[in-house]
Amino acid sequence: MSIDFVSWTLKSWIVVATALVLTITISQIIYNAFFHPLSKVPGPFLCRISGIPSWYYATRGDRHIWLWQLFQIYGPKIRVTPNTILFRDPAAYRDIYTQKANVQKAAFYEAWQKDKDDINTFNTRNKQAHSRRRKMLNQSFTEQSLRASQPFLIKHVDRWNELLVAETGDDQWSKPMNFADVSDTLVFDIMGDLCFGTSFDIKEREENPFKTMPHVVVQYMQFFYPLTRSPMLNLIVWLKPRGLDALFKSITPPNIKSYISFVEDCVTKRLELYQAQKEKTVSEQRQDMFWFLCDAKDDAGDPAYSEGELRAEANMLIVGGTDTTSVTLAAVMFYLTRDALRLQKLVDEIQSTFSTPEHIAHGPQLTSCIYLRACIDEAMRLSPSGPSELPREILKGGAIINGEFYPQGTVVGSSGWATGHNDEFYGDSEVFRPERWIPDESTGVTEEEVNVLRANFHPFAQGPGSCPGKNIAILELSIAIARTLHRLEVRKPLEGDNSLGQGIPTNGWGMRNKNIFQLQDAYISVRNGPMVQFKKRPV
Ligand code: HEM
Repeated sequence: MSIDFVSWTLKSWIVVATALVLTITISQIIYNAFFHPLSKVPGPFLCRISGIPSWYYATRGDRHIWLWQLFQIYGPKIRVTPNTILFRDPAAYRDIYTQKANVQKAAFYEAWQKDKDDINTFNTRNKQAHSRRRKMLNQSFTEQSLRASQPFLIKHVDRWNELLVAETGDDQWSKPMNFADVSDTLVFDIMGDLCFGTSFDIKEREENPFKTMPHVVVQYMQFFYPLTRSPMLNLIVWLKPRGLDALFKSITPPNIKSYISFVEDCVTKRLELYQAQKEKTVSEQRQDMFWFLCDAKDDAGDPAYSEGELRAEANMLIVGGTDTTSVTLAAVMFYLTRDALRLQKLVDEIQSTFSTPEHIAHGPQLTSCIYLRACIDEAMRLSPSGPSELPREILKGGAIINGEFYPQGTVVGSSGWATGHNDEFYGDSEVFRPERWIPDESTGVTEEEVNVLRANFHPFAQGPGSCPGKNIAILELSIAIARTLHRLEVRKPLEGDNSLGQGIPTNGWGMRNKNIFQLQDAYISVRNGPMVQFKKRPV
């Protein structure tokens, strides 16, 4: 009898609990769809009631294409989760990302924190705290640090050029290579040298455990990215210091663990070297980016960073500075190897500006290579290094975006891929046309037109969270492209499968164009290809 009573009670509880969950869920759905302050913003019904579609596309890696499709269907403003509104409009971009915008980085950024000690400029959300950190970080990104970085850049680019044709006779083409891998080797070696004082030497022929490092970083990003776009993000962020971080640590794959401990060792050694060289004159010390971090001061004139913070900032720099630069380099090569006339135009500019590759360096001559810069910009427009939105959360008091009010807590942003592939804005958005960035009577492009384009083009973002590494990235890309093309011819292989990286006609809507370098979204842009070959130019 008592057993019956207990089981009856249990059944009743299950029924009551199920009814309660259903009622809450249905009420939430009805509220999100019809009564939520954002309910009037257009978007698919499923996105208006739940964050699951956004998370689903993040797990697939084509979230940026999905967002582009939504803009095509719903217009310049879309609701992609109950609480997230994205815009494809220059004025909205200014309202969201500039200094005076009443926003801070969204919870997305906190989710990237490895553990409670892993606090750096990138993952700091609080507006004032981020601004303090950014002020200290900016001391590592001055004209002086740019000039100090140049010898490291040149050393690696020159060695990389040698290796591209190391096994090739003077008038022979190298064997076909996947340029996504090849460009990774260059940028990782450069950033290792700049941030940790050690070149990883992954571009060298000899076997080396760090050769897999670029892939490990991509795996790490692909593993965590769906979590950062998850409908449970707030819960995940809350659970992180309450056991979730420890759980993630325990299930971290061994190759990622060995990468983390390698980086720890490098920073320890680099710190020892910094201390050991302190008595020397500044010019005798190793002036890499780590040196500038160590040398940075806070407002009181004391060292800006503790040892733990130095580790976190150095780690951030290697992720921030590698994939971004590498995808741009690969995109430039993709578009140029499919466009012989524009490739030749660029080679002519470089060779007429510099008599030898060794003269290519930071300065007015390099800045005068406007076609080179236009090729880089056009590649970043078509294949951006961050294809989805950089989410910002509206603070107390709300914000006006494009003349409309949005309440506190709304997450807003603008997607790089959808903006760059906006035909209404560019007219021929799917065409690689560097000329669009250069005012010139012969092409009919006016200064006003270029100004309008520039106001809608933010590959390095804008405002408080914009990229501090912009100048070094542009210098690195310019030196790498210019020295390589001065020395070497490049082409798409004539035989075999040379389609790697391009769109495929049988793919989904937005991924079919074979003239567009396709990417996968993992917050960073994951890429494969293009296949290329190099040949030494006759001296
Ligand atoms: C073509 C190359 C690059 C591109 C397109 C690029 C783009 C960007 C973008 C769009 C952001 C904003 C990210 C966000 O808010 O979520 C960013 C932030 C950042 N970038 Fe870059 N970046 C490049 C290279 C570099 C390099 C070479 C470094 C360092 C040496 C670097 C360091 C950083 C850092 C530290 C941040 C975080 C800034 C903050 O939160 O205040 N980037 N970058």
